[in-house]
Amino acid sequence: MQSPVVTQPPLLKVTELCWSVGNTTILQNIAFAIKPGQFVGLLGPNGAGKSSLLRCLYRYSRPGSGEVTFAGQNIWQLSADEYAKQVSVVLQETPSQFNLSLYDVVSLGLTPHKSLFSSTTKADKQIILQAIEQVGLSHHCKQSFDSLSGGEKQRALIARSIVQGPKLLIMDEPTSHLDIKYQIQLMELAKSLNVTVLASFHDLNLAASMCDELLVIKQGKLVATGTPEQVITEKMLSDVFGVCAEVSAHPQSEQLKKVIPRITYFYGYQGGSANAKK
Ligand SMILES: Nc1ncnc2c1ncn2[C@@H]1O[C@H](COP(=O)(O)OP(=O)(O)OP(=O)(O)O)[C@@H](O)[C@H]1O
Repeated sequence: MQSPVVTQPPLLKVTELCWSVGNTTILQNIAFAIKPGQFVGLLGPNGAGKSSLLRCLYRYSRPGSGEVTFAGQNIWQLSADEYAKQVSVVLQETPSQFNLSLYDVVSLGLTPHKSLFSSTTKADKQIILQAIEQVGLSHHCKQSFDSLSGGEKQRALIARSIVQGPKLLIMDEPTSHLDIKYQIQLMELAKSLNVTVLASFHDLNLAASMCDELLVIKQGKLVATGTPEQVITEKMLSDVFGVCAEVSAHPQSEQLKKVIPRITYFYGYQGGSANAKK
């Protein structure tokens, strides 16, 4: 007997989301769903609306219309603490942490789980130190957060997310200030956490190699969704990003048993026509 196909309910579902500032529409009818365990990349040119969309998902901005549900519940019906226990956010710009040490910043991940006057237990300390070790920053524990390098700061924020123990990790261009080694390391670290991840990227090759699914937005509209192989095409790169490029298979595709698109950009072509190089 054939077993029935069980479709996994989405962890995050966005339905017909619109968001405007005054009379200007920034996001238009955005709809997608993310299943538990997926690593999803959000792509789009400058000003396309990536940060605006992510802000609607981590409850910083309230959509003008449409709905965002997390595990079936409208996110605006959950308390801020309830949502923070389940969804963690890492942003590209880190506001000053007013001389808090790295340890203190990572310990803030416990805040949604604690009542106002409860103190940090031995078990909590263990969790914090373990997370700091996991991101390779044990020897910086007492250093002030503000004095860490950009890459160390981003890793510290991932440690804070580990402590928070979210089901969903939202990252808005977390690698934008990092050198290539740290970019790869940070994304591999996020992947190793086994939580659902939604991250915006500017490096399309990095997104293609890390993500299970990609979402592409252009001028506030979702214009492509699917696996990297489905989404990263010469036509999409030309239509959405205005660049001329060739897409081939990454040499590790065979070894990793999945097609990882690899983009080679061509220079000196205005308008990004996919045929310009031919
Ligand atoms: N609070 C706001 N007030 C006015 N305009 C805004 C506001 N927030 C976003 N915008 C506009 O919305 C558009 C999308 O911005 P957003 O920051 O979401 O884009 P993005 O895709 O993240 O861009 P980038 O890749 O450059 O970071 C931009 O034109 C921006 O100027």
